[in-house]
Parts: sequence; C-alpha cells; structure tokens
Amino acid sequence: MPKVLISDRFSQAAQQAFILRGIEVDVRPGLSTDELKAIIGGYDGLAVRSGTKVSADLLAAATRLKVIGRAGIGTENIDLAAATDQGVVVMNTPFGNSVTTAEHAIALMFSLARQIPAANASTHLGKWEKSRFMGVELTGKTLGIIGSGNIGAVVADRALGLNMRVVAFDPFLSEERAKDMCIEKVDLPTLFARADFISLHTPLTEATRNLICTDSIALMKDGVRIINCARGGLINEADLRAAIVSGKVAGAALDVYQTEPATENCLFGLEQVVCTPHLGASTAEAQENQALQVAEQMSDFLLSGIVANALNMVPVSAEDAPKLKPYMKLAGQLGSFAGQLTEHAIKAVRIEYEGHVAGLNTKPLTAIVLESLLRPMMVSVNMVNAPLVAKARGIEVSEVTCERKGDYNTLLRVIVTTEQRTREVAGTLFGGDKPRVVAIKGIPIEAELGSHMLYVTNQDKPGFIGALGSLLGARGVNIATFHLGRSEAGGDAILLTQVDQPLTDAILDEVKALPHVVQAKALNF
Ligand SMILES: NC(=O)c1ccc[n+]([C@@H]2O[C@H](COP(=O)([O-])OP(=O)(O)OC[C@H]3O[C@@H](n4cnc5c(N)ncnc54)[C@H](O)[C@@H]3O)[C@@H](O)[C@H]2O)c1
Ligand SMILES: O=C(O)[C@H](O)COP(=O)(O)O
Repeated sequence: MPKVLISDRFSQAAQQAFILRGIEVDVRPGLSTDELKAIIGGYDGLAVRSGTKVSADLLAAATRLKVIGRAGIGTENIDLAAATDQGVVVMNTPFGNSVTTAEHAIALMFSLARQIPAANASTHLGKWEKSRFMGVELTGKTLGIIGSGNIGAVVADRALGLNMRVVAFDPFLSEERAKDMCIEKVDLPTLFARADFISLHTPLTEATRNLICTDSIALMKDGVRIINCARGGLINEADLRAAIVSGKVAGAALDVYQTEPATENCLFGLEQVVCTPHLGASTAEAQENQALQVAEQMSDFLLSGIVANALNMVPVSAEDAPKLKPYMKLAGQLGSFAGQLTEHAIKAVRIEYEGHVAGLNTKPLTAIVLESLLRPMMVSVNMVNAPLVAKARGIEVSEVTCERKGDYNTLLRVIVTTEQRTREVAGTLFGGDKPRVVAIKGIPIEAELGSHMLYVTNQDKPGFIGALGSLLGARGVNIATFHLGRSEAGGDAILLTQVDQPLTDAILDEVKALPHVVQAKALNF
C-alpha cells in the first residue's frame, strides 16, 4: 500500500481522502529539515504547502518518493529540476484557491481605500478619530491588473462589479479574451499611467522580479495604491518604502514579502501599509478544496498512474490510464530492446504509432520508449526526465501517428538512428493486452519478450539452428521459446529465443563463433 506524508498544515479533509482511497498517511507538520530527511525515505508521496522546503538534498534521501503534491499554486519551495532528475512527479492544484486569493486582494483594496486596519486599531484604543481616516471611493476608479490569469481574472470580475474600470497587462492576454472579460488590454506604461490601484497577479520570474521599483513607480499616478497578493519578489521593498515616505504612493497592501516568514521588513510600521501574513489562500473553503484535490491527484497517480496538473510530466487522464497500461509495457519493451542493441551515440529516435494506439494519448508512451531506450546508457534517466535528457543530448525525437490500420490492429514502431546505423523494432498487443514483438529491422517475427533473451542475426543457411540448439543444450541452458524470421530464403535471418537463465559472456562468445552468425546479444527485460 502506498504511503504518503503530509508535512505542512492541511485541512483534515486531505487525510480522510487518502485513507478512503486506501493510502496510508502520516501527518507531521512542522518537522525540521533534518527530521524530515530522516523519515522521507519511507514515503511514496509527499504532500506540502509552501512551508516545506523540498531541496535537492531532501530529495536525495527520498529514495522511494514518486510524487510531490503541492496543495496550492506556487512551487518555489520545491526544487523542480532535482525532482525531475529523480523521476518524481510534481503536481499542484492550480485553481483550488483562486477565488479565495482574489477575494483577499479585493479585501486589501478596500482596506487601503478606507484605512480599515488603522481605523480599527485606533477605535479599539478608545480614540474617536473620525477626521483622521478620510478614504477614497472605489467606484469609477481604475484598477490596473498585472497578470490576468486565474486570480487576476477573478479580481477583474469583482472589480467590475464594484463599478471600477479595469485595465490589464499580461503578455498572454489576447484582445478577444480581454473583450470577453470586459476589461481593457494595455501595455505596462499605460497601466502605470492610468491606474489608481494596481494589483499584482503574476508568478515570480526573472521578468517579473522587482516589477515595482523606483523606475516603474515614477511612471505611476501620484497617490497610487498598490496591492500584492502574488509573490514578494515582485516589489522592491526598499524602493516602495521610499515612494510611500515621499508621498508618491498613497498606500500599499501586502500579503507576500521578499523574505518569508516576514518577521522584519522595511515596510513594517508605516501607517500607509496594510500587511497580512501570506493569508491569500487561507479560507476554510480554499484549504478544503485544495487539500481534497491534492489528495485525489496524488492517490490517482500512485494507484492508477493518472497524471493531472503535473509541472514536469505529460498529463494522463483517468480515461486514458487503463487504456495506456498495456501499451506502457509494450513501449518499455521496444525501447529497451533498441537501447540494449545500441552501442553508438543516438542521433534520432522516431516513434510511429499505427492503428488503435494512434488514437490514444501517445506522449506518455514516447516518454517510456525514451526512458527504456536510454536506460542502458545512463542510470539517472526516468520517465519524467527522459524527454529532457534526450533533448540535452541532442537526440532528435519525432512521433508519427496514423490511425489507419496496417497488418495489425495496433502497432508501435521504434526507429533509432545512431552514428553508425538505423535500427527498427515494432510490436503489437495480442488479445488487447499481451505485448509481442512483430518485426525487427523490418523482418517479420512474432515473439513474446521474457526476462532473459538471446537475439541473433545470421545468414539464412542450413545448420545454424541445430548447432545453436546443441550448444545451448550442452551448456545446460534451457530454451523456453524460440522465434525465427527472415527477409527472404537464404537472406538475412533473425532469431529471438527466451532462455531460463542469464547467458554468460562465455556462452555468448560461443554463439558468436557458430557458422553464419553475424551478431549475437543477450538481452534482459
Ligand atoms: N497570496 C497567496 O496566498 C497566493 C495564493 C495563490 C496564488 N498566489 C500567487 O498569485 C500569483 C498568480 O496566481 P494565478 O493562479 O493567477 O497564476 P496564473 O498562472 O493563472 O496567472 C498568472 C498570469 O501572469 C501572467 N504573466 C506571466 N508573466 C507576466 C509578466 N511578465 N507580466 C504580466 N503578466 C505575466 C501569465 O500570463 C498568467 O496569465 C502567483 O504568483 C501565485 O503564486 C498567491
Ligand atoms: O501559492 C499558493 O498557493 C499560495 O501562495 C498559498 O500558499 P500557502 O499554501 O503556503 O498558504
């Protein structure tokens, strides 16, 4: 039974959801890095929020780990490259807290407009400072949204409901989508020039780091108010402080900070600044949504190979997973077959999908072909990183699909081009789920691959088969299955035989020395 660790504070719903699906779950929030490192080796899945730092070092100890589930959106706390290298799928829940976070941004906008936090504190102190807290109305004001993705779009919708004008900058926002959203797509300088309020909703990338800084603030209206519920690094905090102190910026409301947990910050103590401790996603509803979603996604992956919302792997739907299962085995066998025969640098891999398989989601099959093809040459390759590893090595990977059936209802062909030659192996499923190799180098054959195989190419001349049988018999090697193929009578021939034990190098050398043998290889599956 797969075992999952929840290492941050989660809604209890997650634990129940794992248990209901038959997954063993431990809940251990607040462990130190060393404590986590000491136990992580016992788990197949790790469920986190932003509190757990999943570093390369921690991953190195996570020898059994298959999946990391982030209940939430941002995955800055997870070393994605290290997880990918290790074959660990990383998934998040991209929509579970969008509405809640958007509502927090709107709440912060009201807080700024009416100075509610300061007015609240003053009133609690028994002061009645009616004239101190003069606000501004939102109706008719312009809200500039930077990043109009899931959260930005909800903020825009709510702001329109407040009779605000909404302008947005997002390089991926089309004019059509902006029109549908009833907002105006503008460039960044225009947004800065027109917005009374600016709300940030982009990821933190090299392009967005320090988006709000002295230079960009200079382009803004005097008295602008800024809201950040996205990521701390989007704002240069020292520059913002200077602009608030100078009066250029009337106020800022921040949920996120350059350094978190933010126990100290140069903006703390300014009365124009409203702060919350990264509460954007903190509602009962959002926590339950994303906890349930992450538990469901992780369980589906661990139990059925379904991949949803993964950041480092192609998706596999619930509908596709059972259909792909037998093909996964076939793809692995064909890739492994070609990989074990390959002795030179691979230049290109072409994978052809014909008939039934061509109508399926072939991306995961291609990933498995690549993984099993590259495995004999490198131990660190896995299904998750195989496409990247192939690309990094300059291997050109192509996929061809043709739903028209040929000789078989369904066929998968792997063609590997090295510096020396092109190798080709094709397979099908018998009875819908039994993998069979049906052609090697274009020569027809019908063979089931077992654990230990002997593959021989030879000239089709009398005497070879008898000699091979006698040799294996004399060396005590039991033949389990025996399959032959040839291009034409007297031409190139192939032999694929399953034996009951691994073949030693000495026996293989004797096979190579038999008359008419061109090549002999021991293959293990
Ligand atoms: N405060 C919180 O608790 C909290 C909760 C959830 C999400 N977040 C953060 O909110 C942000 C937005 O989340 P989302 O779910 O809406 O993400 P999303 O991916 O749906 O949307 C992000 C948008 O930003 C746009 N974008 C990317 N680069 C840009 C650039 N240089 N300039 C302008 N726009 C750019 C993208 O095109 C996309 O439309 C993320 O940083 C996320 O981590 C914070
Ligand atoms: O990226 C997110 O989903 C938010 O920043 C929420 O993070 P949290 O789960 O740590 O509150």
